[in-house]
Amino acid sequence: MKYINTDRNEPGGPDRVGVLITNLGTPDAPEKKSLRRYLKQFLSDPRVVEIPRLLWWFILNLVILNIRPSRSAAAYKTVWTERGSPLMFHTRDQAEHLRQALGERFGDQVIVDFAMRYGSPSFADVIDRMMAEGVTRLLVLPLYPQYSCATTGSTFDAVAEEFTRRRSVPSLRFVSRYYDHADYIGAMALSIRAFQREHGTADKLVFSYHGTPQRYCDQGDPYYCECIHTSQLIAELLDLPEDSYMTTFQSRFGREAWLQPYTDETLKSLPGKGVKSVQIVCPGFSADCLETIEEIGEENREYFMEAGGESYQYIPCLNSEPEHIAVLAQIAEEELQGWVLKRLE
Ligand SMILES: C=CC1=C(C)c2cc3[nH]c(cc4nc(cc5[nH]c(cc1n2)c(C)c5CCC(=O)O)C(CCC(=O)O)=C4C)c(C)c3C=C
Ligand SMILES: [Fe+2]
Ligand SMILES: [Fe+2]
Repeated sequence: MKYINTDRNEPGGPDRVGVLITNLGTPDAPEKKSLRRYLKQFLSDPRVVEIPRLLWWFILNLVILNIRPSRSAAAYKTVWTERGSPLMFHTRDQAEHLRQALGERFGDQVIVDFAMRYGSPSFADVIDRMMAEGVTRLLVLPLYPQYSCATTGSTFDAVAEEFTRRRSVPSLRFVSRYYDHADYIGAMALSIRAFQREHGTADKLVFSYHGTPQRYCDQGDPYYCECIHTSQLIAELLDLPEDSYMTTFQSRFGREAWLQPYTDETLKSLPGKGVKSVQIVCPGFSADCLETIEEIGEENREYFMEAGGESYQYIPCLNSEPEHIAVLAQIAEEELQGWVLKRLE
């Protein structure tokens, strides 16, 4: 059979709305073998590494997959918990809390699940399950506030690909971005303010976002502009003077130029310019993960302190904080307009 049939399409059967939250994905274990499998799938995605396929095949298989898996496994070991990878358990918690929040608003018309773009739970398995539960209308909410071709674009490709091989295609809605949603900006500002109430302020507040190659931006990816705009919106709400905050880009990979200024170089240079204390926050990450806990929480702390810094504080991501779940529930409710009926109070 050319097309697979996973939906429950008997007459009078359930007719549900599915809300699928997604994130990047993470290795199954902090071990070389799992890292190799994860990195191979992730870095083979042409949306992530946009260079000629044949050339990249050789670089990836002959160089990167022989070096990076053990290095990355060591880094993942430092953040691994009893509940597994932080990105995994935070995303699972977000799905659980969102299920509860949307259940209160819409009852069992709406089902909520989560899937990972790379690794597991895979889009194929979760979409199978949702279709089998009677989903005829599907809202996909990638947990990337800012759109990038490498993340949101790739998520769209993977969802679309799932339905190219299915007989029944649901009505589909897809959230491309929410960086300027008032509730997201409000939750970020509130989280920074709550942190500062407890710990005081610093000479500089640094907004650090995951980088991408500068080339993607030159070719039209809106990601850079959306990151700059996010920082401005949060700063406006917090009433921050222009010289009290800055935006930087982290997690550079490979030799070509990535979005600048780089987080690590900035933190190495700030103490020499008289900035002795920093607070750093990562609004592009909806959950704490390797890139925030290890790279921002540990590695960059060392750079700053070794360069003469005196105080370095990392402000955690929104994770499954109630304010974040309220943001996601609000976005979902807005996107579900016309698909669901709100329960009477
Ligand atoms: C090679 C190119 C990469 C691009 C482009 C890229 C863009 C990008 N990534 C995120 C979010 C995350 N990335 C994470 C890890 C990670 N990213 C890359 C490479 C690129 N990312 C690698 C190789 C890795 C794996 C770790 C390592 O080996 O260094 C994560 C964390 C995952 C986890 O398990 O904790 C996130 C989240 C965004 C938002 C983005 C572009 C906007
Ligand atoms: Fe990344
Ligand atoms: Fe990193």
